[in-house]
Amino acid sequence: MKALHFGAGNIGRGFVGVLLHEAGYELVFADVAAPLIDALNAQDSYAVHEVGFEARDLTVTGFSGVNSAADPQGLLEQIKTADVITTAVGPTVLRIIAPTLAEGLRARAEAGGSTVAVMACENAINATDGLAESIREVYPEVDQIAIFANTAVDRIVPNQAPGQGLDVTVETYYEWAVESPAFGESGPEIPGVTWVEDLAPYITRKLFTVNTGHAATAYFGYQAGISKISDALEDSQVRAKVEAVLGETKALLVEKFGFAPEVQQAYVDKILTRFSNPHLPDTVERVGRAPLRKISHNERFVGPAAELAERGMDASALVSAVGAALGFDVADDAEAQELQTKLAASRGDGAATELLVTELTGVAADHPLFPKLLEVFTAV
Ligand SMILES: NC(=O)c1ccc[n+]([C@@H]2O[C@H](COP(=O)([O-])OP(=O)(O)OC[C@H]3O[C@@H](n4cnc5c(N)ncnc54)[C@H](O)[C@@H]3O)[C@@H](O)[C@H]2O)c1
Ligand SMILES: O=P(O)(O)OC[C@@H](O)[C@@H](O)[C@H](O)[C@H](O)CO
Repeated sequence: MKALHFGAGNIGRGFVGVLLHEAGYELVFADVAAPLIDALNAQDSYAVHEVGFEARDLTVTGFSGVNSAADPQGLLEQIKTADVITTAVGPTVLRIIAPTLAEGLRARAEAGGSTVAVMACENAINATDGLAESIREVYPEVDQIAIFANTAVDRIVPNQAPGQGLDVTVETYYEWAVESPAFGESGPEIPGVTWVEDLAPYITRKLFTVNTGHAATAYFGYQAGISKISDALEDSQVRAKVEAVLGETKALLVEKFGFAPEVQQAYVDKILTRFSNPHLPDTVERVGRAPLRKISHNERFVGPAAELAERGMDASALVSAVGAALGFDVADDAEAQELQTKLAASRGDGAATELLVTELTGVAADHPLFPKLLEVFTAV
């Protein structure tokens, strides 16, 4: 059995690759980073170091790499012959890999190949559906050869220290939930996967708790001049702001999905403990990366805040987190720089600021959340 995984980065090597390896798959990583692909083809194994409670050291073997930028033909062959295709490239990159996947899946169908499972493992609601839509734009008949299933992946994998090679440091906790109905009785056998009938409550709860809380910690921590995530939560003021944000998403999740309040609170408490793991070298810069994506519609702040506002419920802590995100000015983060340029261009111009709120958050001027967002955009 062979798994083709796009994105040999933190979560690719440190989580999805691990579970696929443990399930008995030969792994082929596709990536555009040539040094990474060279290392994957030069080495027989890499280590996954867990840090935290009941940590283990694991070894991943049986892998190779294909350079998806430099070797399109090699990649096509892998798409034709893989038993499972997964991605962890970032939600905005899915559109970029879709045409190649379309071409490979068309070639697979024409060669009489069997259907293949395609699962996007990204931090976004219905990421696989989005990928499938992009593939259908190029190859409308793709559903005859591919089964698409949405997933939610949860494991904190920080950026790795320079000089660590392919080895990855990860937290012990993990969850990979996959929506099962698309597969009927014959889904891929991956023992580490939790199969669920309806992914919506899982991915929404994960994104609006883990990722909302994480991003809030990053932006409030950055604002306080703190660089490590676990240190940010040691700061009582940052912690209070993060807890307020998670109190608001808890209220929404309880209302919308009927989670028991004490169950959601236990989930929140566990997550704050995970963020506070002092052995995890995670930074506000990684967790806050790509702020334009993070303040966009349906994402971890504006998604729950808009729904709360529509229900007449409080979203002021979430809006403050958006305000903190607007101050995220990290020099080597392209989205942070684009955000700063846009803010500078509209500063002092009320009409331009109103347009910018809608452009960046997708919230229209007549939405109940709009006035609060306008306040934080005007204040920067
Ligand atoms: N790191 C985590 O803790 C974590 C946890 C859960 C989910 N995720 C999600 O997983 C995805 C990846 O995150 P990450 O932390 O591993 O990021 P990362 O930057 O470490 O890895 C992404 C990899 O994708 C590669 N890539 C970029 N463009 C590509 C392309 N066109 N074709 C093939 N490969 C390409 C990059 O070279 C990189 O190696 C994101 O959606 C993220 O939200 C991350
Ligand atoms: O990957 P992003 O940029 O969407 O979010 C940054 C972190 O919050 C994220 O990578 C978490 O570590 C992960 O989602 C934990 O499961």
